[in-house]
Amino acid sequence: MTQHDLPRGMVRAAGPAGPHEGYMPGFGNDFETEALPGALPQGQNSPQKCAYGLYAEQLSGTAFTAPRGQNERTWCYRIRPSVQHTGRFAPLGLPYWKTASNLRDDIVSLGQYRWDPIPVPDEELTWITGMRTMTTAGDVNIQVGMASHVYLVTRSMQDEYFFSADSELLVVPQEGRLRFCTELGVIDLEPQEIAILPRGLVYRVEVLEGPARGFVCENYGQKFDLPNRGPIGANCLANPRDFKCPVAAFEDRETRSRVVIKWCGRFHDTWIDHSPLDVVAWHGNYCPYKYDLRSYAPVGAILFDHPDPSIFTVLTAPSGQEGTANIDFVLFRERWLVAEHSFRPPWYHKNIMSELMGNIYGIYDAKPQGFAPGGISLHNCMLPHGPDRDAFEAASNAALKPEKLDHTMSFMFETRFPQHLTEFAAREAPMQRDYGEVWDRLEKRFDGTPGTK
Ligand SMILES: O=C(O)Cc1cc(O)ccc1O
Ligand SMILES: [Fe+2]
Repeated sequence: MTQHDLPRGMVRAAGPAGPHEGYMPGFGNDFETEALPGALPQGQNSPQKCAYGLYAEQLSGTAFTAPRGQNERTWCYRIRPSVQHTGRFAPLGLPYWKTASNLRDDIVSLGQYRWDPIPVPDEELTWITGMRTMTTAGDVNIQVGMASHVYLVTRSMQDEYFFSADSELLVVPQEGRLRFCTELGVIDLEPQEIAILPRGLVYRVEVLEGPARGFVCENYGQKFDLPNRGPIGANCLANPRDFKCPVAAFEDRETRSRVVIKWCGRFHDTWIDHSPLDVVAWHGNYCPYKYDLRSYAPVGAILFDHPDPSIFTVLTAPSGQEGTANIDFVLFRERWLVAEHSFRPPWYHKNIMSELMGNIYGIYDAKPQGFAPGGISLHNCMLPHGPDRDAFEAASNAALKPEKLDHTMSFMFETRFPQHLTEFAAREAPMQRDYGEVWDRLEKRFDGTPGTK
């Protein structure tokens, strides 16, 4: 992404060259960046008068008194303060973007569910109108839980901006390329990468290559963080330096613009006469970022047995109860399988956590059929699941040589809260009505005599 490729009129800070062009490396760092020389005050946050006539404004992502190490805020130096980026709010209906709690008596969220990829309709859909909620969990009003969505985007937002006061968004593209022009800089995103858009951050989404489809996890709770690695030590899994935060970029544009806000599950819009993406310089640790899933270094079984999938956690959003996440974002990417005398795919199980999976590309080993790229499955709290019959047969009889599990990338949004289907997921999305039958053909193998069958 060079200055030349940026939206017209946007000015961007000089950033690091090479692989980090346009981005600064590191997870949770205290960054500083300025798109005009001298725009960032040194030695203090609130000078009596800021350079270039800018306004100083703090964006607090955690309570002022959150413990150090969790405390996140960013100081912005902007052309206008945010109070001028919102006018009068008017309610706005967005029937497909749902928020917890969204309990419906007439939609029974019971059963193991799977959906074919949701086709991108032949109509103009933006990041806002193309969001389709599949499940909701918890309750936005007490800032716990999450929602899972599929986005179907065919058109760029023009003079239109969005922010969510409810949530941070984890974006997992599956098809197409998107550009997020945010208050704090520009992020370009393609399949096999993810982005995090923090709560309260204003942005516009452009289609670089469409149509674009992907998954979103909307986190109502505490922010995503890197998991503790425990005995794994200081390296592997997702390494901090592979996260990238954009350098400052701003536009000084006086055009009639619409700002859409999501607040406690309701949408509102407001009209202003300029672009709100007017932050010329900023410093702090509350910022959007992206991460290339191909840089994830999985650690796994090197002698026998299949470990719990938590070993593949990329990011975790704590719930307040140690080890029991509001959301774990878990990645199943290519890797070597070397376990001896073991059933290598995932085992059969029931889980107190609720598991929503999506396929980014390739084949998932526990479900060689029917879980296509773009597809989704939901194995809810305590609902049993595991390999389908063909996967079980193949893995039970395979010669256990080292084998590369190749051409595969799926993920899981795992939450401690039960996930409830939306009406869209139950009635409009291409649900596989016969999904439960994938386990029907598993034979009874027990005949009362010892020995493996
Ligand atoms: O396919 C699943 O259900 C996800 C999953 C993967 C795994 O390796 C172990 C347990 C598990 O829930
Ligand atoms: Fe599972």
